[in-house]
Amino acid sequence: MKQSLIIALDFPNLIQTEQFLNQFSSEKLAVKVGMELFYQNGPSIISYVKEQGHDVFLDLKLHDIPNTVKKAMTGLAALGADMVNVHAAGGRNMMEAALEGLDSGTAAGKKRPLCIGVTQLTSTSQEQMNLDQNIAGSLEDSVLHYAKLTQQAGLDGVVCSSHEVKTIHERISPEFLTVTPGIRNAGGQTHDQERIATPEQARNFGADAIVVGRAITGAKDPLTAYLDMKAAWEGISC
Ligand SMILES: O=C(O)c1cc(=O)[nH]c(=O)n1[C@@H]1O[C@H](COP(=O)(O)O)[C@@H](O)[C@H]1O
Repeated sequence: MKQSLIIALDFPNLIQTEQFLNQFSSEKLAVKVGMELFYQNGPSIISYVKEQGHDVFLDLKLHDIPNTVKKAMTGLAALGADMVNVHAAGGRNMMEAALEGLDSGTAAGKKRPLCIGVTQLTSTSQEQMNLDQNIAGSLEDSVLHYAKLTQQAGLDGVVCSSHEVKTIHERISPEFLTVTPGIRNAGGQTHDQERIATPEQARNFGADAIVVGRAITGAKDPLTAYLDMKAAWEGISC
C-alpha cells in the first residue's frame, strides 16, 4: 500500500459502498474499511471489496489485552485484508501478540497483512493530549515514542499525522511506513480533525500513504475529487 491514496469507505452499509465504488469502475483503488462499515456489514465486506480488485486496509484499531488481540488478529488475517492496525497505546506485548496472531491466521503461501500502530489520533490536539490523556510534553514526542515502541514490537509502520512523518523517518527509519489521515484540500472543512495537511504537504513531508475520507466521499463528484487529490498527492499538475 506504499504511495497509495487510501479512500476511507466510511459508509453504513453495502448498498452505499457499492454505489460509491461503481463510480470508479476502471480504477484499481486502495480503500479502507473501518469500524462503521465493518460493524454494520460484517466480514463479508472485505471479500466483496477484494473481488472488485481493490487493496484493503482493515482499520479496526485493536486495543485489548495481548491474548485477546492475538486471537482477534488470527481471525482477521483469514479475511484477506492487505493491512490492519492496532493502537500503539496497547503496549509492546500487545503489538507482539498482534503479529503472532496474524502469522498464525495467515494461510500457507500467503503474505501476512501489514500491521501498523496508531500513535496519536489526528483528531487529538496538543491540549487534548495533555489534559484528556494526562500525557505531559509535546504531541510530537508522544507520537515518536509510540512509533519507536511500534518498531521495537516488529510492526511495519504507524498511523500519524503528516506533520510527524519527517521526524519519524529521520529518527527511526525512512523505510518505516507512515500512513497519514487528516487530509484536506487547502481551505477545506476540517470536521473533527485537528492535525490536518493537504496532499501536497503530506507528499513533501514524505508520507508513505494518505487516507482520505470525507473530502472524497462527501464531494458532489467523488471521482473528480479523487482524481484531483491523487494528482496533488502524486505531484502531477492538472
Ligand atoms: O486509523 C485511521 O485510519 C485513522 C487514524 C487517525 O489518527 N485519524 C483518522 O482520521 N483515521 C481514519 O481516517 C479516516 C479519516 O476520514 P476523513 O477525516 O473523513 O478524511 C477515518 O476513517 C478515520 O477513522
